[in-house]
Amino acid sequence: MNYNLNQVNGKEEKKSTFAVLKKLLKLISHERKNLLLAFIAIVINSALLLLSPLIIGHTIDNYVSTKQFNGVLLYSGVLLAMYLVTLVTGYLQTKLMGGVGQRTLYTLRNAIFSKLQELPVSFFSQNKAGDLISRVNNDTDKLNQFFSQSLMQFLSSIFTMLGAGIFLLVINLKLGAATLTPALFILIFTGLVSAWVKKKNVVNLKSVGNLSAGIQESLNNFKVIIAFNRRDYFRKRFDETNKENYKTAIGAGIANTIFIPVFGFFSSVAQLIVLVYGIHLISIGEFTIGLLISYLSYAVNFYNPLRQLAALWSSFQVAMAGWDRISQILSLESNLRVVDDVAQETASSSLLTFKNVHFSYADGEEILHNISFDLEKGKTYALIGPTGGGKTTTASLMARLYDTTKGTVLLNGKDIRSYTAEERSKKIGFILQEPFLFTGTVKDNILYSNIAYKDYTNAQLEDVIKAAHLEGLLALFDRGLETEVASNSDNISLGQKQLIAFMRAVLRNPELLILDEATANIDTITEKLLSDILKKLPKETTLVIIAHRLNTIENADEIYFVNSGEVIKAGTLDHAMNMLLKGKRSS
Ligand SMILES: Nc1ncnc2c1ncn2[C@@H]1O[C@H](COP(=O)(O)OP(=O)(O)OP(=O)(O)O)[C@@H](O)[C@H]1O
Repeated sequence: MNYNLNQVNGKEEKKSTFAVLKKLLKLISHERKNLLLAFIAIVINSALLLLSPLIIGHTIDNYVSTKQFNGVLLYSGVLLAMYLVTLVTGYLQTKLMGGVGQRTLYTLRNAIFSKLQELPVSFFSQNKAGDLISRVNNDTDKLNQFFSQSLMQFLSSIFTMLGAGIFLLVINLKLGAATLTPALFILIFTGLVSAWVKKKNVVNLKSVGNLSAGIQESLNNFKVIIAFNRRDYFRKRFDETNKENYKTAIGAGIANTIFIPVFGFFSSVAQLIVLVYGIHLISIGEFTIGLLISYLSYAVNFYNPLRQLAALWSSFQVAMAGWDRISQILSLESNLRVVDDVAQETASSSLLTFKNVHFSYADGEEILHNISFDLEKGKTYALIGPTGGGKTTTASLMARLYDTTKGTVLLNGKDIRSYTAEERSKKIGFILQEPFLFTGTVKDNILYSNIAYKDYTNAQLEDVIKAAHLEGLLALFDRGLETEVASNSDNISLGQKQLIAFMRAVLRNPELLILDEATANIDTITEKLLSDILKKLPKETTLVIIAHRLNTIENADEIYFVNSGEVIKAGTLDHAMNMLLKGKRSS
């Protein structure tokens, strides 16, 4: 399955603005109460704003022209009270929607993060971490900005506009129609350029993702960069990505602001129409000065929100572009779905079986061709072979990090795909070539995902560690269980990381324990310690050891030689050594 988000993007079908808006609103549908309150605040706000020109016109025609200043004072007081109410409703609107925006941001980030946790290994090998981080951090924030700042302004502008439009038409149909005509041009213009604006924003967000991926790559590899003195190379690469981002940001900036002058121009034209046509109507006695002043206010009340809508429309386009990138992740399904298998777990001596397995990575050549073998319970197997021969790939299929392209892997006689991830991880322990530790203590790390000992005190846990014969390894850490480790730091060595990963896997007491070069960075004395621990594992535990150093596999019951897409029995250790030295295949 193709998990490359940048390729998926190219093939994505076009969605209408309305469909996207509907989806966006669905996201905040659980905020109904707050949305309703904010909506009421908007309606009150807009209604008061719309009433005020009418009151001003009425005051001018009935009290100013007849010099009845009591009336002027009274209506001024009414207007002041109305303005104070709009102050409160405006504040409420901002407060409520700010909360909605932040909660949406929180929910979305959680949803994406959980989705990322569900996705298979192939997703991560096909996408850059920096780009994913940018989607979780940056793109979700674009949506937050839209919800917290723009959505209610958007609605409020539309209400005010609609109300003002109705007043314009009701007061004088002909003048109203003339005033609203420029709005038609604005509508046509917006319809024409919206898709282009969104595209510019998508390209920009993508380049922000690339920038973030570039930074992440250089930070992760800073030692290699310094050791090889390749700062210039990374600086150049960063400069190119940064330049690209700069160009796309300028493009998006132009696209996002293009509405503003166009909207401004048409709203000025509308005001001109009101003035010229209104004065003409006054001159023929069909209109009053008070009405013209109210009319101008309504025209302003119609076109000002429209001008705001121009800015809000860009914010909406940016949010839609962000949403596109977010929903790409949310709509992905793990290809490691649990399938039905009616077969029962069998009590046979086989723990794991490869049945005519073929495998290739996404868009790659076939790495394993028609592989069949059987791993028996309680036996130790070694996988040897030249670099790039396919050992890690074979082990990854045993732990279902990937699914086969063809053929089946059976665990206890049942399709390995029919076990849930939880069941599978209980049965299989995998110590990877590059163990990953979380920031915390040794204890946190060895208890990772091991609920059985979750609430154990240090003393209880030390007893469990002793029972598993791991106390010798724990003693290698200065502060024992409380030794601090950091995921990305050098406060412990690679060998020590492997030891922690080893303890983590052994304590889970798996039926199948896979060690992929798990002792490559460990001194010979500690390696002997590990080998003694492995000998004391429960006798039903099946061990698969991948190692380049042949002394680590001398106790294996069976040695498999993995090369050129084949997995074949290598016979004795001497024979295996010969095969490895000659790099040739044997039967
Ligand atoms: N994630 C991946 N995507 C695409 N190809 C991959 C991936 N991982 C490994 N390969 C390719 O699969 C082949 C087998 O790699 P694998 O890691 O299984 O070999 P190995 O025998 O474990 O090597 P080593 O001894 O160096 O660990 C190699 O040609 C490698 O380039």
